[in-house]
Amino acid sequence: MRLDGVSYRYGRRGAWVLRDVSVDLPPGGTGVVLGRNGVGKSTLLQLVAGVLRPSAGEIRERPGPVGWVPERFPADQPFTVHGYLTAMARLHPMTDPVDTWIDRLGLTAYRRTRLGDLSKGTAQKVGLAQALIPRPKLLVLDEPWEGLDAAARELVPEIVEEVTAAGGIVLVSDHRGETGRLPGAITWTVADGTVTQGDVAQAHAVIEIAVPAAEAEATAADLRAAGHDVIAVRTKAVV
Ligand SMILES: Nc1ncnc2c1ncn2[C@@H]1O[C@H](COP(=O)(O)OP(=O)(O)OP(=O)(O)O)[C@@H](O)[C@H]1O
Repeated sequence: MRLDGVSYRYGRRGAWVLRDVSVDLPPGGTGVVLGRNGVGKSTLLQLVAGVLRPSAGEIRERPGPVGWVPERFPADQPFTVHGYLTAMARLHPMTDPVDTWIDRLGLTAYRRTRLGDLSKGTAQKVGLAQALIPRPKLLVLDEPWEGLDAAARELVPEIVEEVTAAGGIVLVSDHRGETGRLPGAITWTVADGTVTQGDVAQAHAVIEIAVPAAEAEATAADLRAAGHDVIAVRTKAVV
């Protein structure tokens, strides 16, 4: 899949959010979109997913079906979890059984719950399920770790691996530095309207350290300032 000179602005007179972006991802590739808040990561993901159309330029060889998980799943819809996912599945010719993903994402207890009554994290899981049921060949995840519980967070790298192993492409945005969990990912760094493509990220090692609880935040800040990815800060000792 290739973005060829893609530019985007909201509205005809809006400021350009992205200008002349040319990047690509091979079949089976994973891309991680990095950048500060508000630089245009979500806009880039929506262009790739086909939710937005470029103001200029083109996206070529976009595989399908596309699974799109927005930053916030819009839960204000009059369906139960099972009813919504079943309706979504009907829109696609080839799908996994709805219950496969309901079970895998830990949604079984919420099958009959209305979307509007779900917590944010549980609604995010429904967002993931609707994107995965059509067996996407392009999976676009906007901040997928946000709001998910520990068990579901562990599932994200597994799902990415499954989609790419089947030759699909995955694009993920990440402002929390969880990238280390996606070995082999290509980086797209967004800044000042441009996107810089990085090489395949080096293999990462994970070092677990224990510090006095009162120093946890300061230590994490120091590590980030030194350019490291802080994956998690746990205040309950599990050592
Ligand atoms: N629907 C919209 N209409 C007008 N401007 C928008 C719209 N959505 C986003 N923008 C603007 O486009 C720019 C990029 O926003 P975008 O949401 O893509 O950034 P982001 O990097 O994903 O930010 P965050 O990390 O906070 O989600 C921002 O200046 C934002 O205000």
